[in-house]
Amino acid sequence: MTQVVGLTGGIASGKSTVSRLLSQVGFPVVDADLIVHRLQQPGQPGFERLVERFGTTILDPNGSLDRQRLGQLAFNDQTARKQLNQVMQPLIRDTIMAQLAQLKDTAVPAIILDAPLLFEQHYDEDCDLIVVVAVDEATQLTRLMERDDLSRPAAQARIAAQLPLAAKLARADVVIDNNGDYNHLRRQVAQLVKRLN
Ligand SMILES: CC(C)(COP(=O)(O)OP(=O)(O)OC[C@H]1O[C@@H](n2cnc3c(N)ncnc32)[C@H](O)[C@@H]1O)[C@@H](O)C(=O)NCCC(=O)NCCS
Ligand SMILES: Nc1ncnc2c1ncn2[C@@H]1O[C@H](COP(=O)(O)OP(=O)(O)OP(=O)(O)O)[C@@H](O)[C@H]1O
Repeated sequence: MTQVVGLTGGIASGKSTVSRLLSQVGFPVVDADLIVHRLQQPGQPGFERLVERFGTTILDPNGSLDRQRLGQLAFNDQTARKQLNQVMQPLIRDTIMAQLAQLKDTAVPAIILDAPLLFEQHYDEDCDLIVVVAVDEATQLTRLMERDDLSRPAAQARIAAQLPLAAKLARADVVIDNNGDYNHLRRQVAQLVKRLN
């Protein structure tokens, strides 16, 4: 039977890095962030519904979604974030479920579901194994500020918009510690691969 492996963790914890390593050894990945980005392209349903809800101020001069602007709104105002989730989550859920169903028809031992809001949006209920990538808050903050070129308060606001790491760890079957270097991470992913095969 194909296992669905939920992969989650805080923002900039290293989920994409882990899912890339798993994809390289052949596991198919359902990537929630990628699904979101596709749904938010002009003409796609996410784009249309976001403009209906938030107006054209969330668009850039080319008429594309201004992700930075929407991010500023959503990560600094709980009501705006709720509205964003209300608009996007049903579309994200449908796409995730369709991709999982399609992949379950293939003979792979495991599918990776890489979803930052795995617990918040209850995708864990559809998973057979939960993997949480963990980093200390100081490391998370540094990596997030560097990767997304964010100020400290902006990065802190993004971290605060998610379930605390302790709550995620309490519900994990496997914890990957990503406080070390890439080799440390790769060794742990290799252990996980052994378990999944
Ligand atoms: C707010 C948006 C426009 C910011 O875009 P941006 O390109 O800056 O970030 P990106 O989409 O790459 O997301 C980066 C990370 O932010 C965090 N994040 C994204 N959305 C949310 C949210 N609604 N609540 C908490 N954290 C979130 C995640 O850790 C994610 O990996 C975008 O993230 C968005 O539309 N989010 C809503 C969709 C959603 O719920 N995504 C999670 C799927 S499980
Ligand atoms: N072990 C590591 N050592 C140093 N940098 C790392 C390590 N693991 C990940 N990074 C870096 O930290 C940043 C965050 O990693 P990544 O993008 O994989 O996180 P994520 O959990 O997928 O983030 P998001 O929630 O935003 O999707 C990236 O710039 C990545 O290159």
